[in-house]
Amino acid sequence: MVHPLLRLLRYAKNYRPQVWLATICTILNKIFDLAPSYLIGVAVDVVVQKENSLVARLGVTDTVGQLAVLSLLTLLIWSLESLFQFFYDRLWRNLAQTVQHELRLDAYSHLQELELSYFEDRSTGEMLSILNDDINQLERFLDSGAARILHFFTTVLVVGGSFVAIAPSVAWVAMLPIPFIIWGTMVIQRRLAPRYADVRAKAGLINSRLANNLSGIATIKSFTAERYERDRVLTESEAYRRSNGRAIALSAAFIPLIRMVIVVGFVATLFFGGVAALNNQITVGTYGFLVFIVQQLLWPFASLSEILDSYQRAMASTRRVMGLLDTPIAITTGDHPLPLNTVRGDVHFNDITFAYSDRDRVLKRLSLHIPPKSTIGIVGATGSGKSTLVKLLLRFYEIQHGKILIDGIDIRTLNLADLRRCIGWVSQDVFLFHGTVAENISYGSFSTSHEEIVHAAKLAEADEFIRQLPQGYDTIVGERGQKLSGGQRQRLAIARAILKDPPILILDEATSAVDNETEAAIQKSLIMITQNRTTIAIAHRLSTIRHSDCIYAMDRGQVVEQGTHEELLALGGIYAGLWQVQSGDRLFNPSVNP
Ligand SMILES: Nc1ncnc2c1ncn2[C@@H]1O[C@H](COP(=O)(O)OP(=O)(O)OP(=O)(O)O)[C@@H](O)[C@H]1O
Repeated sequence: MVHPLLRLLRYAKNYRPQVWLATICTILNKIFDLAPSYLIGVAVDVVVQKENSLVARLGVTDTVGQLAVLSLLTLLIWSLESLFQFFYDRLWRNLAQTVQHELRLDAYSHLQELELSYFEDRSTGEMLSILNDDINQLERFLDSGAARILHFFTTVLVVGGSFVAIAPSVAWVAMLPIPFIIWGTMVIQRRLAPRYADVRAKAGLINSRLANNLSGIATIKSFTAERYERDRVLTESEAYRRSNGRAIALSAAFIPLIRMVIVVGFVATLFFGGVAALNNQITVGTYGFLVFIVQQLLWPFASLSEILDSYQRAMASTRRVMGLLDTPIAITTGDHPLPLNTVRGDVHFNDITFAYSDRDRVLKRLSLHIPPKSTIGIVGATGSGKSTLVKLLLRFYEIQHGKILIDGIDIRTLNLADLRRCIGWVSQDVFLFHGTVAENISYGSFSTSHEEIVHAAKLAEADEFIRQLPQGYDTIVGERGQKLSGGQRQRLAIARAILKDPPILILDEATSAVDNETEAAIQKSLIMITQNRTTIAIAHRLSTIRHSDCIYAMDRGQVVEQGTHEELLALGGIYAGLWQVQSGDRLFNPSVNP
């Protein structure tokens, strides 16, 4: 198993020169950041040692001249520090953007390829949290985390190294607290990790509650359940607050505790360094420098916990994103092409059996043959498996037994995109995208002209109502099309399928929400539309499928009757019973015109 950090770095593999450049700039920035402390030591040395100072030994004997050299050097170093800060900051932040961009795109592309049951087993909130929260977490870490880690090691190596080089006798006291700080950090980290995990879990719960409530706002209002929902949000928000409180209690105590350990190192350096200076083992300048710099050595350890914290959280996020990327694609494409213009539209369900995962069988050894360009109707009790049947044709799920053939070819061997391209599916629950009416009609047929869109809308009996909308075809339909009525949404979906012009058309309760008059008008158009293609129409309202070439009545996953309208009436079975009930309706509702 490859470490998540390494997998993450693969996303930056095309940017290796930038990574190296950013690393070098970060290290140089830290070195220049530390340098002024050394210059202070050298300045004290100039004032105390005068002509015998370190700078004097380099050739500048005049003390004022020495100070001038030091001042110029400080200016230069300060400028270089700022310059490298600009470089590394820009480089790391751009790299963070690149990595998050590519990772998000990969994760989303992979997610789109996964089978429908993957989405049914998970909440939208859960998947969004991977695509958004986790990838943002990584972005934050890469933004500043890499630089912080490099700064930490540069400081420890440079300052620790110079301590040992300049005053080996005092170095050990300055470094005394380091093992304790590392040990303390590890202990606190271990205790903090589960508290942070709990915070994230609580945040997830409140997120899914809020998302759920926002989409169900009309139901909340109709049941006047506002107070009830407010209390539920309050409970979950309170749990989130308490969980965060537990994490804060520990993490807030950490820095003061580390400070106390650091002060031991500082005091020890002050004392033992002073003694060494008094005994002339080190110079006054060195002593001043050591006291000054000991904090620079020890302070980064205080932020070690923060660095580790953000590193661990970033790795947890990486694991989640990689987990998504590693999810195998269950429904893979076949390699048999199916060019759109060659499809005859012969559909054959051959002895198929299907069950949703962990459920009883929905379809049982069902066989059904639809000749090219014919129109069939499917009726049956709710839950009898009608929608499931057409979803199997689209290969949304894999059948457990039998075969589905299009023009004699097993759909499992067909190129998946070709297969879906040749089927127009008007589903039971229409989904419209946030956008204009025209955009929704041309969805999937992206390069169609406005005239073609209008023509499709006319055939779907949608043109008239669209023209009455405030901005006509440019009216925004709202999220999921919520600014339109159910019947209007259905007509846009029919127009969308007409525009796609597929050899096989599936109408699953496509006109269930429109009134009888509109339905009759759509039926007239449909006679024309379905002429040159294979059509599968599922309906509860029998008038919709009455004129089909063949009607199939389904019951508990099996076809129990088949024939034309007249044949089925003569049979006197389920269909005839349903027809009787619905035409009986006519006696009470004269507007029904089957
Ligand atoms: N995604 C799913 N996961 C698990 N079970 C499902 C799923 N979709 C449908 N089912 C179950 O499969 C059975 C058949 O559902 P299907 O939607 O095919 O029925 P239908 O005949 O189209 O019904 P309706 O007339 O109400 O639309 C039902 O018992 C339903 O509960």
